[in-house]
Amino acid sequence: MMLNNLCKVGTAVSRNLLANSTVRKMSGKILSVNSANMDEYKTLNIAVPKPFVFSVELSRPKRYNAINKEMWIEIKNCFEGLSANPDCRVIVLSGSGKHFTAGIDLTDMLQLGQELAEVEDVARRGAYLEPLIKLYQDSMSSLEKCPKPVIVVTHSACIGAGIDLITAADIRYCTQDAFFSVKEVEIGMAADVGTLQRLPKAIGSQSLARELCFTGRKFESSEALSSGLVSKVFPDKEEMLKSALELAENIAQKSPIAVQATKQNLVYSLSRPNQEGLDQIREMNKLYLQSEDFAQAAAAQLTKGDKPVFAKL
Ligand SMILES: CC/C=C\C=C\CC(=O)SCCNC(=O)CCNC(=O)[C@H](O)C(C)(C)COP(=O)(O)OP(=O)(O)OC[C@H]1O[C@@H](n2cnc3c(N)ncnc32)[C@H](O)[C@@H]1OP(=O)(O)O
Repeated sequence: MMLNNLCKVGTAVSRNLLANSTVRKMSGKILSVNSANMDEYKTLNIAVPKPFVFSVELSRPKRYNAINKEMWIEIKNCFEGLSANPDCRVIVLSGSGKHFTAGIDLTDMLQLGQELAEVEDVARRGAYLEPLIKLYQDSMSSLEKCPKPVIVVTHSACIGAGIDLITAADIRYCTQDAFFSVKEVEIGMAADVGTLQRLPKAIGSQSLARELCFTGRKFESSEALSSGLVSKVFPDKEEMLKSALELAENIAQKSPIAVQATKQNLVYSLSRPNQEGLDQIREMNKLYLQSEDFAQAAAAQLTKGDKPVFAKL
C-alpha cells in the first residue's frame, strides 16, 4: 500500500505541477437540504454564505428562539439533510434576535401537560412521552452525528435545551454578553437530551459540570471560556460571526474525506478506550489513504504548491 501511495503522490505531484486546480465531476446525490427546500423551514433560516459553508440560524426571534416541537423536528431534519449534502462541508449555527435561545418552549410544555392529562393510565402516559423524548434526543444528537463540523456561535442567553444543543456541536464561540444555565433542575426535571452526557466531556471537569447541573446557576462568558465550554469570546455578534465564517471557510477548503473522518473518529473515541478509537481509524484509513485527496494534499505539501481543490464527497 505504501508503494502504491508513493506512486500516487508522484502522479499527483506531476499533475499538480501541470495544473494547480482539478475540476471534479459533481456528485448527483438526492439531498434533503438543498437549495430547493432550504426555504421550507419555519423555525430555521438556512443560507450558504461561502462555498461549502452552510449557515443555520435559529429563527423564532419573538420567542427568543425557544425550541418548540416544530423546531426540534426541523433541527433533526436539517442536520440529517446536511449530513448527506455534498455541497455542505461545514455548518455555522447561530440564533436570531436578542438571545441565542431561551431553551425549550415552556408554552409547548404546558400544552404537553394538558395532552398528558387526557390520558388516564400512567403506563400509557409513559408510552406517549417516550417517543417524544427520543425525538428530542435525536434532534440534538443530529449535530454530533453529522460528519461535517458544526461551529456554534452563541450570544446573550443560552439556557436549558440550549446547552444540550451547543454541547453536541464541535466548536463553540460566544460573545462577551453571553450567559448560560443548565436550567432543567429549576423547572423540576433532569436534563434528558444530551447535557448530562456531553457537558462533563466538553468542559473536562466533573466537579464543575455537576455543580452547574445540580444548581442551574447562571454563568457568564468568562467562566464559559475558562472552563473550556467555549474556545473564544468576542466583543459582539458581528465579529463572532465573521470569525466563525473564516474558520468554516478554512475547514471547507480541506479534504472533506480527511475532515469528516477526523470528526467521526473524535466523536467515536470520546467514550471508548483508545484502542477502539485506533481500531476504527485504522479501518477507515485503509480506505481513505487510497483516495485522491490524500495523494493531492500530500503532493501539494511536498511541492509547496497551490492549495488543492478537492472533489465533492
Ligand atoms: C424532553 C425535554 C427536552 C428538553 C428540555 C429542556 C429544558 C429546558 O430548556 S429548561 C429551560 C427553560 N427555559 C427557561 O426557563 C427560560 C426562561 N426565560 C428566561 O429566563 C428569560 O425569559 C430569558 C430567556 C433570559 C430572557 O430574559 P428577558 O430578555 O429579560 O425577557 P423576558 O421578559 O424574561 O421574556 C420575554 C418573553 O419571552 C417569553 N419566554 C422566555 N423564555 C421562554 C421559553 N423558554 N418558552 C416560552 N416563552 C419564553 C417570556 O415568557 C416573555 O413572554 P411575554 O409573553 O412577553 O411575557
